[in-house]
Amino acid sequence: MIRQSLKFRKTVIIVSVLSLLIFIFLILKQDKIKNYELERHQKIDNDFQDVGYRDFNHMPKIYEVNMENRINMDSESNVNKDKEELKEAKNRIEQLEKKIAILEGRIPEKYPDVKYLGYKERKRILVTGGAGFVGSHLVDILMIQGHEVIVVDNFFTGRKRNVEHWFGHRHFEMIHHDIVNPLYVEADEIYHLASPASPPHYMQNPVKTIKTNTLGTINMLGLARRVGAKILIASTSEVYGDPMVHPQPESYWGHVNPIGPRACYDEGKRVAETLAYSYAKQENVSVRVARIFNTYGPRMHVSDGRVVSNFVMQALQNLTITVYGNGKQTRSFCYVSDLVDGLIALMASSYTLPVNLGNPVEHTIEEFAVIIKNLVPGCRSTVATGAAVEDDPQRRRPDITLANTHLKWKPKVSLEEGLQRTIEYFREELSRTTFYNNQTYIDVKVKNKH
Ligand SMILES: O=c1ccn([C@@H]2O[C@H](COP(=O)(O)OP(=O)(O)O[C@H]3OC[C@@H](O)[C@H](O)[C@H]3O)[C@@H](O)[C@H]2O)c(=O)[nH]1
Repeated sequence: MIRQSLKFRKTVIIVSVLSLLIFIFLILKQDKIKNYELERHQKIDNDFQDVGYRDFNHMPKIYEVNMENRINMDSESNVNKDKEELKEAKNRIEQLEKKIAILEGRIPEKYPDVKYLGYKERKRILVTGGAGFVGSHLVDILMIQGHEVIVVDNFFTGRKRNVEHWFGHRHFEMIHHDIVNPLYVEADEIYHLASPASPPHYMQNPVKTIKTNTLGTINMLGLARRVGAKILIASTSEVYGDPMVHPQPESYWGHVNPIGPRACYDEGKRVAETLAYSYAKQENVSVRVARIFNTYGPRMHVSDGRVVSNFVMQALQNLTITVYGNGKQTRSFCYVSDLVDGLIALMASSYTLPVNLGNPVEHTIEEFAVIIKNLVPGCRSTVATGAAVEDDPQRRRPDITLANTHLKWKPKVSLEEGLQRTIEYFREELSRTTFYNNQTYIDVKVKNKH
């Protein structure tokens, strides 16, 4: 009996101890689950922050769920839910990315259309002075033809604005460089146009003008020799000086004052031609020489200083049209698109001697002032004559027989049509900005001792 009572007591004690152990075990387990849940949610929060979800409007719902409720949820189903919501967030991001791509595709093409040329036809073409008046029009045509174009300019007279519509195009490259220093690029063709061309500009710094046309030309001819490129030198009708032969054929040697105010340009260009044919003879460089006559058109600077921009700006503002000298001197004006066609035709031709490019329709400067005045509706300007310009050529008209024969080239744009386009351009320029500090062309002329 006593034995049985002892056995019963022992059993009760063992059961009680076991129950106590189970109770303690259950409490500990509950704590562990709580800690695990807290850690897991902390980790999810961090992950969201890592992928930049802080400001994301459609924050996955798990972020908003009350912590306490979560703790009571079954941990395995929570993990699955988290995975699903992450997946949903990824899907949303993908959808947003697709929408952005569609919106980007809707932005209109910002470049003019360019032709597609195959690898063999496409050339890499360097244009020195490519941000200038003539250079930028040439760049437009070469780009539209599908070539790769490298513009080099020191922005002395050139402007980024003239070529900014090509910025970022994969065929276009722009180098801010002064060609008086050597340049190392690869090119198949070089159009060497860099030089100030307006008399007040080239006279402003005559030493620089000579350096550009001599050292700059040597550098470009050297580059052409190194890379085996064909090079076109932009020469000028000024190589004929104040001509004794009229109209001027390429065979005429000219009549230039070597120490006069225009000599830096006239003689600079004459040396450039001499250099071209010396490199052709001695180094076998393939050269073309264009003798460019008076050219006009949009993108001339309002303060360019040449006769077209001066007269048009004066007529548009009802200012006196200033004729230098008695106005009996003559010029022949070529619209810029015709000139560019001529330059491209010359580069493509096999003719290697100098070629005149200009419009043979000749007018006195006095007549020209009246033509412009009459093309600006309601113009109240008067035409005044003034002091003559030193060494101003008295007659100029190109003989374009060679261009016609070898390039099949002649100008297409009439003076009236070209001037109307130019007047429209200057009208827009005037409306864009007040002419800086109300400075007039006469001020520019006086400042530059033209
Ligand atoms: O306001 C003006 C400006 C110019 N002129 C006259 O108009 C004529 C043309 O003068 P521009 O300055 O336009 O040009 P120029 O013919 O003297 O020189 C030009 O020649 C050919 C190109 O190669 C060059 O771009 C440039 O040197 C000159 O007789 C000049 O004296 C005016 O009567 N009034």
